[in-house]
Order: sequence, then structure tokens, then C-alpha cells
Amino acid sequence: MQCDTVWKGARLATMAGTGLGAVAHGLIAARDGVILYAGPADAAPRLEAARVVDCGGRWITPGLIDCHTHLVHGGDRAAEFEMRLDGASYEEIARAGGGIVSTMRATRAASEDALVASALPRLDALIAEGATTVEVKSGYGLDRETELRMLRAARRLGRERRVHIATTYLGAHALPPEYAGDPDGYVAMLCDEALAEVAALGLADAVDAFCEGIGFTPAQTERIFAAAARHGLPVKLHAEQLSNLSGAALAARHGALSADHLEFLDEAGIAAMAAAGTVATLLPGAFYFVRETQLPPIAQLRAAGVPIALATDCNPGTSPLTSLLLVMNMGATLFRLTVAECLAGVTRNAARALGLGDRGTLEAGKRCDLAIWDVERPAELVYRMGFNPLHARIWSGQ
Ligand SMILES: O=C(O)CC[C@@H]1NC(=O)NC1=O
Ligand SMILES: [Fe+3]
Repeated sequence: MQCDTVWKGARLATMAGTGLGAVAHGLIAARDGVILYAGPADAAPRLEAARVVDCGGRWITPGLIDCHTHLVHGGDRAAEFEMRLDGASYEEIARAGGGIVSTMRATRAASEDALVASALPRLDALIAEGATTVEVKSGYGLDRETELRMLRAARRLGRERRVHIATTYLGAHALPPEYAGDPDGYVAMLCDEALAEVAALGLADAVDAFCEGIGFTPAQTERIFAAAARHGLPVKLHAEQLSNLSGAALAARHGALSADHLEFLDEAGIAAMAAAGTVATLLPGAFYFVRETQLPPIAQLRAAGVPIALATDCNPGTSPLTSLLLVMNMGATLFRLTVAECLAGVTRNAARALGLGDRGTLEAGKRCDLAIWDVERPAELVYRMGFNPLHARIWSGQ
């Protein structure tokens, strides 16, 4: 079998099946950026490789995937961080005209170049820890032109770095001042004008919304989902973060790729997600940073067989976090996920939350996106905080 490169003598966390799929003395062979074989070296087919890399006893996982970020935005919210230290809640700050709308002003004032320049250091931090795919949402422009500029900036990140960027249109993130008191009018503009343009320009791979008391109602969310379907775009949803509006069940009914946050998810939402195959994307960085106390229903999600993904939710207001390794530690420490669940959360299930069936496991036919680690066991990737044991990152076979 002709191949470009063989990585041999390593231990593989294939993430195939439901666990780590750990393989000792493993071998990965790839050609043109696609895995031809991943498994025990002694079961490998005869290979003619242009290059052979001896990985010693290092562990190899699929490249990490951050399936929920607001990486592109203007400004920061450090001042509000101090307000919160003085006791203001996230919702009080939002209702006082802070929160998302204050980042909206900074984003509207930023050029596309400035948006790219300010996002690159955040993207580089994720890449430094082995990220090979990153999702980036719009949602801080809240007007036609700025939302398009955010999505163009997100697409450019994928040309400036060796990483795959999945883009998500999140026009329904907050109500802009121009539509104060008229959320239905804003939703109508999103459904009848903005979404058509975003789809026609091919700038978004999915559509998201913030279904919450300080966001949009289930009825408004449903209209956005219907418009997304008309334009052939899959959906995902910020759901049950601060209260239970049955957003996750609504998302599942629309075949959503994922429902995200889910601290207030109930049994009906879990059942609907399990039936629809909707991924539960948990965001422990936001839970930690806004000092939530309501844990997502992990045991019930596990029992129902709902796939669990983990992501940074990197955003300036509730999760200024650019470390998937720390996200895994928080997933274990705060949410009591197992090591295998945390690793699946940033690989196999994160790929599923983006509808990307060509990655997230080490199997023949998948993208050759790898992270090679200087660790004795995969648990070290979840156990440590603020330590990066990445030895090498392989993106599309290189
Ligand atoms: O505060 C921000 O800037 C965004 C917060 C972020 N967006 C959302 O829908 N939920 C969140 O936690
Ligand atoms: Fe978010």
C-alpha cells in the first residue's frame, strides 16, 4: 500500500467505538491527508512509505476539535469582570446594556483585518494545544454588514493558519439597540433577509441561536430554525444555560447537530436529544467563569446515551478561555466526566456536533489530523492544568 507517511511505534487513542480504543505499539499510515490504516503495527498491511516517523512510546489522539467558540470579536470585557467581582450577575450586566451588546459596539467598529488580527492569538493558543478544527460563530455584529464581516474574518482564519474553520451564523445572539422592544421585527429581518444572504454567500456552515430569557424565545428560535432549513443549513442551539425554556427539545425536534450549555436541561430534553442523535455540548468554562451552581444532568445524559462534547465557548463575556486541555480538566473536575468522555468530547463527539463525519477518530478513511503527546497515559491530558505536553500536531497529513 503506497502512503506518504507512516507514524509508527506509538500508542493510539483511536477514539473509535465508545471508549478510548487504546492500541499499543500502533501505526498510522496516511496518503493525501487521509488515514489508510490506524491500528496495531503487527496487523498493518505491507506499506511503502515515502517517510517513516518513529513516535517512540508517545500517545497519538485525533487532532483536537473546539466545536463551540465566539473566537472572532472586538474588544474585551475585563471591566465587566470587575463589576461581577463586585457582585453584579451576568443577567444584571446584560440588562444594564452591558454584556453582548458592549462587545457588539467594539465589533461593529473593527475592520475585517482587525477582527482577524485580534482572533489569531486566540486561535494560535488552541493550535498550540493540538487543535486541528475550530468552530467560529458570528453574533457580535447584530446587523447585516458586521455579521457578514465576522463570518468573512472567520473564513480568513482558515486561510491564515493550517486549521479547519467551521463557521456558524449566530445573528440571534442578542437584540441590537436598533430593534429595542421589537424582537419579532429583528427575527423577521434575520429570517427574511440576513439568512438568505449568508447562505447565498456560503459564509456559514450552520445556524445557531441563544434561546434564553435574555435571548430569544422558543417561538422566535423555531422561526430561525425554519429559515435555516429553507436555506439547507443545519442548526445548533445555546439552550438551557440560565433557565429551562425547553430549547434543547425544540432543537432536537429540528434535528439539531447539538444543543449547548444545558445546565437546566430536563428529562424531556434529554429524551428528545437521544431520539434525534443531537449532541450535548457542555461548556464548563462558562459554568466556571460565571460561577454557575446548577450542573448539567451528566448522569442522565450518560444513561440516555446522548453523545457529550466539550468546548471552550471562547467568548469575552462568559468564557474567555482558549485551552481545550483546561476544558477537559474542567469537564472532569467540575462535571465529573471520565477521562475517556473528556477526550471523546474534544474529538469524536465534537466532530459529530459539527456534522463533520470525516474526522474525530483514528480510522481508515478519516482526515489525517493527529496530536502526538509526550505523556505516559491519556489521563495526563485531563489531569494537568496549565501544562501543554503536545509533541507535534499533524494537520491534513502534514
Ligand atoms: O456575554 C457574551 O459575550 C456572550 C455569552 C455567551 N453567549 C451566549 O449565548 N451565552 C453565553 O454564555
Ligand atoms: Fe456560546
